[in-house]
Amino acid sequence: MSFAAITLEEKQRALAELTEVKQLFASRGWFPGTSGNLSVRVGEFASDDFQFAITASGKDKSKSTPEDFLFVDQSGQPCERTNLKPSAETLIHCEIYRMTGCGAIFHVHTVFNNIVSELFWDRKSIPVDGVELIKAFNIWDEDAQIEIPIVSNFAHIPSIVPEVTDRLDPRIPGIMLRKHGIYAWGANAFEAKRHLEAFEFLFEYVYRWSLLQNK
Ligand SMILES: CSCCC(=O)C(=O)COP(=O)(O)O
Ligand SMILES: [Zn+2]
Repeated sequence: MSFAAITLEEKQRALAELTEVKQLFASRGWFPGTSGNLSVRVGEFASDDFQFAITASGKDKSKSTPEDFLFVDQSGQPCERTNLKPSAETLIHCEIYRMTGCGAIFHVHTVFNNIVSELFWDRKSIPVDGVELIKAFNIWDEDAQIEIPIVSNFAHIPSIVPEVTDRLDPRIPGIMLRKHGIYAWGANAFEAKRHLEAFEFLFEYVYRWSLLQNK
């Protein structure tokens, strides 16, 4: 257990990273209808002062305002008095941090991720076979085959958490919520972004490939 204090600099760096990623993803249309949420951890994973900065709930994520993010503790409670509400999906972030010890988590809703989650719902995972971009997950096997887990979606977010706990695969830095969106994570914001971009590429590839197969 470490008790190194979180510095103001560390918090500012987390907010700057989130601001940059939020703008980039918004420019790609990855936050339709206020959907999506982003977080970056500050403080050591195993320490008592672990916190993360997360997007405030229900905001237009294509806009930048001073009220875009707030800091919450490892149970998802705001660290300071604030009128802002953390993302409605904060508990999913808490669980992914707890399970993986990662440094950043990004969640987006896209048409491709929603379609493939339904296409492969019977299987409960999205298969990807031998595509080069699997290497973005640091999986370097020749012709690697991976399965991206899909879990049930519920309006009541705490009901989603146990299945995330159960299905999270330590080799795969992401989990798909059925007809909802992808959660991708990494050791830091740079890695979480790389993983999210790779997932979105692979979902589009799987979708288009399935159309060609059914011709
Ligand atoms: C309008 S999309 C429904 C909520 C959701 O799935 C999402 O990702 C955004 O919720 P938040 O509370 O983080 O704004
Ligand atoms: Zn969502």
